[in-house]
Amino acid sequence: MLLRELLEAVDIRAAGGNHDVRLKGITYDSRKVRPGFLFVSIKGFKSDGHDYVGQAIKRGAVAVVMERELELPPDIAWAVVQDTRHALALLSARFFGDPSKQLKMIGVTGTNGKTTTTSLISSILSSSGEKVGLIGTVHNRIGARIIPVSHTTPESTDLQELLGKMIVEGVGACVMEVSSHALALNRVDGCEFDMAVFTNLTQDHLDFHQSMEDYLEAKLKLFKSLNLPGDKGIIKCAVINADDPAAERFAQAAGGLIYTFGVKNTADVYATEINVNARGVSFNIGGKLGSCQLNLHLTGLFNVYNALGAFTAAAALGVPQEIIKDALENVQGVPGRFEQVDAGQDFTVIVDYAHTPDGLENILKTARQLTRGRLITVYGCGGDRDRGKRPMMGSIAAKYSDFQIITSDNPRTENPAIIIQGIIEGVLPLVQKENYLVEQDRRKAIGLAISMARKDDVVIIAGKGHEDYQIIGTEKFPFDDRREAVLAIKELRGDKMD
Ligand SMILES: CC(=O)N[C@H]1[C@@H](OP(=O)(O)OP(=O)(O)OC[C@H]2O[C@@H](n3ccc(=O)[nH]c3=O)[C@H](O)[C@@H]2O)O[C@H](CO)[C@@H](O)[C@@H]1O[C@H](C)C(=O)N[C@@H](C)C(=O)N[C@H](CCC(=O)O)C(=O)O
Ligand SMILES: Nc1ncnc2c1ncn2[C@@H]1O[C@H](COP(=O)(O)OP(=O)(O)OP(=O)(O)O)[C@@H](O)[C@H]1O
Ligand SMILES: N[C@H](CCC[C@H](N)C(=O)O)C(=O)O
Ligand SMILES: [Mg+2]
Repeated sequence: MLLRELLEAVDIRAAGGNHDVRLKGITYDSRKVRPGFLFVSIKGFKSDGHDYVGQAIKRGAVAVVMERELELPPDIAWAVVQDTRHALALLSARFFGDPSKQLKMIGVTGTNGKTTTTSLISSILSSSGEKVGLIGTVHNRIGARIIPVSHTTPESTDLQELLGKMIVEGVGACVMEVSSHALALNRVDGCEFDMAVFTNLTQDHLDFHQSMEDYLEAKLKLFKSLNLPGDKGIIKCAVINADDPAAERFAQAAGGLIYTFGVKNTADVYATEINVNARGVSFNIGGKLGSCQLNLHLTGLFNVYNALGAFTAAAALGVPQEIIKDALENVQGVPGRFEQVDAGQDFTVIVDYAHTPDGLENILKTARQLTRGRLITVYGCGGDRDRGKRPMMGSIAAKYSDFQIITSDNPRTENPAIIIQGIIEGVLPLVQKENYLVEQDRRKAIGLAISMARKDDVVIIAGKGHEDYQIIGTEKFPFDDRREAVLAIKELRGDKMD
């Protein structure tokens, strides 16, 4: 594609050089530049892409888009735009052929439940005969082909390239998690969404967003985008959790049709007769979009919400009810979400990704309902992330657990002892010292919990779910809670046999 054609996608403030140059690619990272590429320089939080323009040119960039005019060699074409993150998204969409305009695009946002809800919607749409693309925290998927990920929502260029591949591989619908970071940092600006799903809004990411209002505003962007005209012939639709206090804000922001779902407040789609058990949860769905009885293999009231969101989305897209029911009932689990670890032990071990106060409260409440013995919780909090979550998670763990082992999550560049101190501030007012212990080493912490557990106890290992690494400093070390739990159980059995 010629630079001239590509630049039609954005408003240009100043420009120079030969715009008839043919582009071979586009990137925001000088290290990924190859000969013939356009480099878009972004002023980031850690560094400034404008400082890497020289390196990009050395690696073969033929054109540069920037926010401030830099002096460049005469053979380099250039353009200045107001906001390079926004421009990057629009340029990337155009470069990869505006793939979101050819796909049924379903975006799911909210603090918790995005991975679970997208996974459920994807299963339903696959069962209805559609080839589905999935984008999210655990992995991206094109049909059955799994692609590893580094972010929940990819940077705009990577996202548009991936959507382009989906088109080539015959995907009809793409279900994606849309994180608040992605919305705030313009990663999805080049996407045309047909449906937006809101799961819930509770405290997280206040290291990044200035306030809860700012966090909410980021999420509203997805719903506001439904007001833009579309040319796919699909009626745009918003699916909103009516039980969340922010529901009305989402409804006000949204364009197109609106369907609400819920358990407590009046909603278009609702659940009754909810029965949570160790193997799952059964309930009836009723309301505007049909009714059915469901036996879900995922447990907890929170998964009733995830299933209601998925049911509403799929029914609004016109998927027949019997297909939705079968598909939801066939889902055996989502990796790292309330995942049971079974190595033949006589107590229950559950690995879960709860890393927010609300997530932790939901799983501990559920586990409490199902525990005949003691509830032992192993958890920590991520470093370089919202510090306000730490004491909140501490008090929640204290409220529901019989015993807590406070450990490291991904400490990143923070001192693990300081993170743990933050958690303990919430624990101390609620429990005696003999009811918790601190073990910074997560492997040892898991081992301790396993060695402590007796018949009928439940051990919850929270925070890292599907993650197969631990980030200490800036390095990633292989680490998987599920594997560690199995090893600890086996080691203990070996000890007993000796
Ligand atoms: C806060 C945040 O999201 N930051 C993202 C942002 O980084 P940044 O703008 O600070 O980038 P930077 O490192 O300052 O660099 C600025 C620019 O210079 C470029 N550069 C830099 C070095 C170099 O040698 N050459 C070069 O060209 C970089 O490519 C970049 O374009 O843009 C980068 C490029 O896309 C992202 O990798 C980075 O994600 C960081 C690593 C991150 O951890 N993000 C997390 C918090 C995140 O996005 N999480 C959400 C999920 C959250 C949830 O829902 O739980 C997600 O969607 O994954
Ligand atoms: N609907 C829900 N409401 C509250 N908590 C939930 C809900 N669904 C899941 N959880 C809890 O939150 C954790 C994360 O769930 P999930 O991965 O589906 O959410 P997510 O929004 O994708 O999270 P992330 O933003 O980190 O990717 C689960 O492991 C569970 O503890
Ligand atoms: N996407 C979330 C994941 C958190 C997972 C948890 N294990 C942690 O490291 O805090 C984040 O980056 O905040
Ligand atoms: Mg997720």
